[in-house]
Amino acid sequence: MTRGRIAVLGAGKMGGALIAGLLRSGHTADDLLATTQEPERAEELRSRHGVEVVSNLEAARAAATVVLAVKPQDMGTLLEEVGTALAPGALVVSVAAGLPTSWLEGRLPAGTPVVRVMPNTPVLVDEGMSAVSAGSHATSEHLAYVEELLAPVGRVLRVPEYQLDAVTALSGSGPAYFFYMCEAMIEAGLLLGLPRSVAHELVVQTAVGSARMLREAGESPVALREAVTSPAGTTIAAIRELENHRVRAALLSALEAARDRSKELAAGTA
Ligand SMILES: NC(=O)C1=CN([C@@H]2O[C@H](COP(=O)(O)OP(=O)(O)OC[C@H]3O[C@@H](n4cnc5c(N)ncnc54)[C@H](O)[C@@H]3O)[C@@H](O)[C@H]2O)C=CC1
Ligand SMILES: O=C(O)[C@@H]1CCC=N1
Repeated sequence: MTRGRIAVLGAGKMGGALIAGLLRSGHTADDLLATTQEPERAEELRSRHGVEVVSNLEAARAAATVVLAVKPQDMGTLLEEVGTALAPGALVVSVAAGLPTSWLEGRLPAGTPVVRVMPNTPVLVDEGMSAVSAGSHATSEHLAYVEELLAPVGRVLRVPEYQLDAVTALSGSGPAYFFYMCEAMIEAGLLLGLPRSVAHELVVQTAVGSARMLREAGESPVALREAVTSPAGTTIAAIRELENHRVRAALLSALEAARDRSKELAAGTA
């Protein structure tokens, strides 16, 4: 399905990653428009991607699909500015954490189709995980169109909207947890006397290999971990320390906190 121009309002880290992905998947710079409040970012979007950077109003008027990629805290101001300028029939796609489609619909002209997406930064390497939910005026064609836009940059899952706060905690924020763990493992490598470059390479390749096994081996993480854990060996000595330090419980609490923060953003208490 082709729908005309796509405008990304707030083309920062996530919006910029989506623009780069759309260009890799065959959209031309002429198909796209971007907005940002940062002059250096605007220059980067022009020079690196050849994308036209315009005002929010110009972008909203010209686009058939308007992607909202500002921070949740900036969304109210943005919608006050562009809400009434949208082209008739325009589809609105929000990637903002927390904000429900009903919240967005309440600030847009009656009947505006809205699709909410929770992507993650691995869209930059075409390994993103995006979950999508339709607002009350979005049709299955709108959802299919958004899925088609996102498919080249990773996997896409349709979920009921009530699950999106949990999705945000798991896969939206998820890359940060993996990077955090890699950071800590590299530091541990230094503690054990390895040069930083060696520790970095060992950790990165171990992360990539483990991720591929998770996807390709068709086995549960438990089975894969058990296969590494020899009786009275090194791995079990490390696992005991992880359990002593309640790392599993910390992860459960961390993801609950992320889910709760997503709900708070929705309540506008940010
Ligand atoms: N960074 C991530 O990993 C993910 C972010 N998101 C969502 O994406 C959205 C953006 O997050 P980031 O890209 O990390 O933030 P960011 O700060 O990198 O990007 C936001 C951009 O919006 C621009 N902006 C702010 N107000 C504006 C306005 N009124 N008009 C035009 N541009 C405006 C800023 O100049 C900036 O370029 C958030 O709503 C976040 O919840 C969703 C999934 C993952
Ligand atoms: O930290 C955040 O709020 C955003 C949403 C998901 C990932 N980053």
